[in-house]
Amino acid sequence: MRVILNRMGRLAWLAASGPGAWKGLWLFALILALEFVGVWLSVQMINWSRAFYDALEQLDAAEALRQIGVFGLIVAVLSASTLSGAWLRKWLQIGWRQRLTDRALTLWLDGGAYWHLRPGLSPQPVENPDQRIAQDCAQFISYLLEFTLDLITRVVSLITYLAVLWSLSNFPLSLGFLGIEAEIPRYMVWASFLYVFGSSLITHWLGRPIKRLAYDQERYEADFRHALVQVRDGADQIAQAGGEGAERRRLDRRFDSLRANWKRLIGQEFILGLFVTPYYRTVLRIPTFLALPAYFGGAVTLGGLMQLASAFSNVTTTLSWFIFDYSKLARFVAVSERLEGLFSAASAPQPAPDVPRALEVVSGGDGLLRLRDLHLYTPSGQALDPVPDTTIRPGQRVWIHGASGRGKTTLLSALRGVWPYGTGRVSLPEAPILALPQQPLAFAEGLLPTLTYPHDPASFDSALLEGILRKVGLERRIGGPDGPEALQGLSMGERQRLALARVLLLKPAWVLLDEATSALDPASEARLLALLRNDLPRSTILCVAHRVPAGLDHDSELWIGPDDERMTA
Ligand SMILES: Nc1ncnc2c1ncn2[C@@H]1O[C@H](COP(=O)(O)OP(=O)(O)OP(=O)(O)O)[C@@H](O)[C@H]1O
Repeated sequence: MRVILNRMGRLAWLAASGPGAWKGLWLFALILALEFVGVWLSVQMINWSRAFYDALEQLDAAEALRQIGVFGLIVAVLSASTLSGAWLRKWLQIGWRQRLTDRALTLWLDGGAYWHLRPGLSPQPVENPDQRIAQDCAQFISYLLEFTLDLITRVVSLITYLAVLWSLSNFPLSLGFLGIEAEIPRYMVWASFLYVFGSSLITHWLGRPIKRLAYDQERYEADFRHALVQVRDGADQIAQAGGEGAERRRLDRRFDSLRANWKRLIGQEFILGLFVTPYYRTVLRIPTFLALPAYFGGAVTLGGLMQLASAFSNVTTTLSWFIFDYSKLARFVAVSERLEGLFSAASAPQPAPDVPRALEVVSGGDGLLRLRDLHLYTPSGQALDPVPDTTIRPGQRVWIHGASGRGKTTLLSALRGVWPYGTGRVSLPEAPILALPQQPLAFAEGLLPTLTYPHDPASFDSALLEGILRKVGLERRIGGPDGPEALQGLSMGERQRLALARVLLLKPAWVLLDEATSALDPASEARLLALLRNDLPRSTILCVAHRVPAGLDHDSELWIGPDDERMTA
């Protein structure tokens, strides 16, 4: 229990603290005040019950009419405070959600967690981070507001209603009829506590499995959605391979898991409902039955009985909050657990145990790139081929080659400072580096945003951008409306042209190309690499390629792999 509360507290702090936090807290206080107005009006309603029913009992039509007017007034003020409270709550909800999402995104992107916490790379990958950031942040804030406001209001209401019930139930229950000579003073108050305490225990016992099932349900939903996104992204490969049947089986399997868990969840909620639903129905009637001895004994009038019933049912429904909202509480706990999982994994990504992590990557110094005693490992601890000690000077053009799977891409990741597994030392120059990975960027917002990524296209002269697109042979794509659809249908070679255009535009001092021309015909490859060499004469280019990169005119080579393999390559 303490763990759960600590976790919720930490997340709530993330959402509510920070610059301008006082605005949110003021809003929270205002909403709370409106809730208290609601409680006060409910007490007025209890008093109104007595006045109205007494007027009816005494056949006092004028007073009854006046009480109808009072009723209208109470309802009007109650509606106004409820409505404005709900409206302000939604304002606060989006404000706190924005802060929490902002913190999650900062950790996820700036901290590099999106890279480190991928399945296969980390022993504790975060599944479905997209769902956690988009959906769980929203749900957490919604539940947080609902439950904290409810809890505070209910504690205050409970004290208020208890005071009313205490003052009204000033008659004892005589147990004489059971053969015991004893009286229980103010038995209505004790009865309400006993009644709710017993019921809460039963609720918790019946509803305990819901939390785990709710957690799993979120996961299965996200897995299903993710598989659908993969179908959209891999449309070409699926269509070429005639993979519709396989995709359908995969989607069906995921949906089956989702449905099986859903069945377990609703089964458990049904079992809980077997108790909670009749409880909900009886909780409002029981007080009338319990107060009947006092009514028949002449201790209270009919108006008093109704007032008492009203106070008792207010006390019990307030106390029963836990019972009525058990299912939702279980979901709140599950959402907090998922979100905390994301935050703790992203703030301290756990590396694979037993895999060397003594890679020293330093930048600065004399502008040279030096690799010393470099041994890289896969995340499962397999040693890759050692990287020969090398020094690369600014302006050099290096061809990096070796058989497939030897570790060329991993070496480039280590040079970017993101590969954690290995030993040895990498000294990097303090200069802008641009790396083009094997898969060209394809998810930016359009043609120009991809060309200028990660910069804003508006910060470049449009004639310059057009000129570069022409240079790399993408003139046919110029002129149409830009947007994600402008990237549709680009062939792999065209995507690689677009990526090389980015290098021409940004002119970094160091360029890392990972098979960045593999989809181009030899003539285009030679032309584009020559363009790169001419337009960026002082840039250092490290080019991973299986065949001699035509047009690069490299001045040195780096072979990754055993020497005997090189002889036969
Ligand atoms: N995230 C990972 N999880 C497990 N193994 C990995 C991971 N990343 C790389 N490896 C393994 O490390 C080895 C080197 O991979 P890398 O991509 O660096 O090879 P490469 O030389 O670039 O190959 P290619 O020429 O085919 O692109 C491979 O055996 C690969 O399977």
